[in-house]
Amino acid sequence: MSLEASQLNELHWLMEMLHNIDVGLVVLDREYNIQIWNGFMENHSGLLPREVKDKNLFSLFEEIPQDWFVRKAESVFLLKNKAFTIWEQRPYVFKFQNYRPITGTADYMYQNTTFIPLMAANGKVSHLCLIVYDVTDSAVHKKDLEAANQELAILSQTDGLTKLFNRTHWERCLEAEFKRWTRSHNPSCLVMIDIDHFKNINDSYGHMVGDQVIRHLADVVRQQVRETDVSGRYGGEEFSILLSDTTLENAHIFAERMRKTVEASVVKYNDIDVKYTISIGIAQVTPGISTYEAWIECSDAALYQSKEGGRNRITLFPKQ
Ligand SMILES: Nc1nc2c(ncn2[C@@H]2O[C@H](COP(=O)(O)OP(=O)(O)OP(=O)(O)O)[C@@H](O)[C@H]2O)c(=O)[nH]1
Repeated sequence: MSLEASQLNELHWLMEMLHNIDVGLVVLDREYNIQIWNGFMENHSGLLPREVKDKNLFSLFEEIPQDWFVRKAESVFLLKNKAFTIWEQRPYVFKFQNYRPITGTADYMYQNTTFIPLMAANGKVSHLCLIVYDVTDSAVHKKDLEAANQELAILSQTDGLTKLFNRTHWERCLEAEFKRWTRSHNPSCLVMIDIDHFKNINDSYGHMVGDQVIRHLADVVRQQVRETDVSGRYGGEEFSILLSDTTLENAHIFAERMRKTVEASVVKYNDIDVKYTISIGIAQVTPGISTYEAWIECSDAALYQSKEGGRNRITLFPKQ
């Protein structure tokens, strides 16, 4: 075999390999007309190389935002530098269906694309090569991981029984609110709620019924609070609500509505009907309170007075 023939062979093999490689290869001329279109592009677009040859990229693929693409490509032509676009910035350049069985959750193929300047013999960049990588697997896994992390973050802040904030997260919110208050001094109130004689409910009807009562109170709290209020399950049958930008007088109105709602409710569990009441302590933060823990102590003390005073009542701090 002559040298020329073997070189031709190598060239032929190279072309064959490029045609069959598992990444997309596209060559565009200065007018964005397609010159080369390999097997990957053919398989995913359903268009043969001869069908796209000399056709304008933007008329064939209307989903490609022309302004964006041209801006990127022109800098490659002019500066003779490579450019990239990754799926996090733009999920894909070519809107190809995703056929992968493992990552079947994605409708379209996620792509990373590299723009490479192709220099002619005269040193001018007259053509541009696009290399399109299918990154659907890693994109879907990354998105799944992010969603799982987000779910975990929510779970770590939430009480399982009531779906209100758990104590740790609620206290973190309270600490932030206390810091905010030290700057703004807007009125802010802390409401502590405890179910009366809850032990009796557990002892008389069992823990399942007790849990149902706790869930009921959580629902009442959810119905009554505003979006900006922060409610949590502070302990077993103790709930805490932070009412920011709320005066003691308004917090009292809010708590009284809640107390009455509970008093009028019947919790049903199978054929058991349970009535219950709640005691409430409310503390408005004042300059005498130097830490958020001290604020909790004030509302706890007010709650204790409601218990001592006969239950099913509200005590305010400072006294009115
Ligand atoms: N069912 C159920 N019971 C709980 C849960 N957490 C705490 N408890 C119970 O709540 C009861 C609280 O009782 P106490 O602190 O003695 O208070 P109480 O009976 O509510 O009486 P007062 O608060 O003084 O009105 C205890 O029996 C705990 O076992 C829970 O998640 N589910």
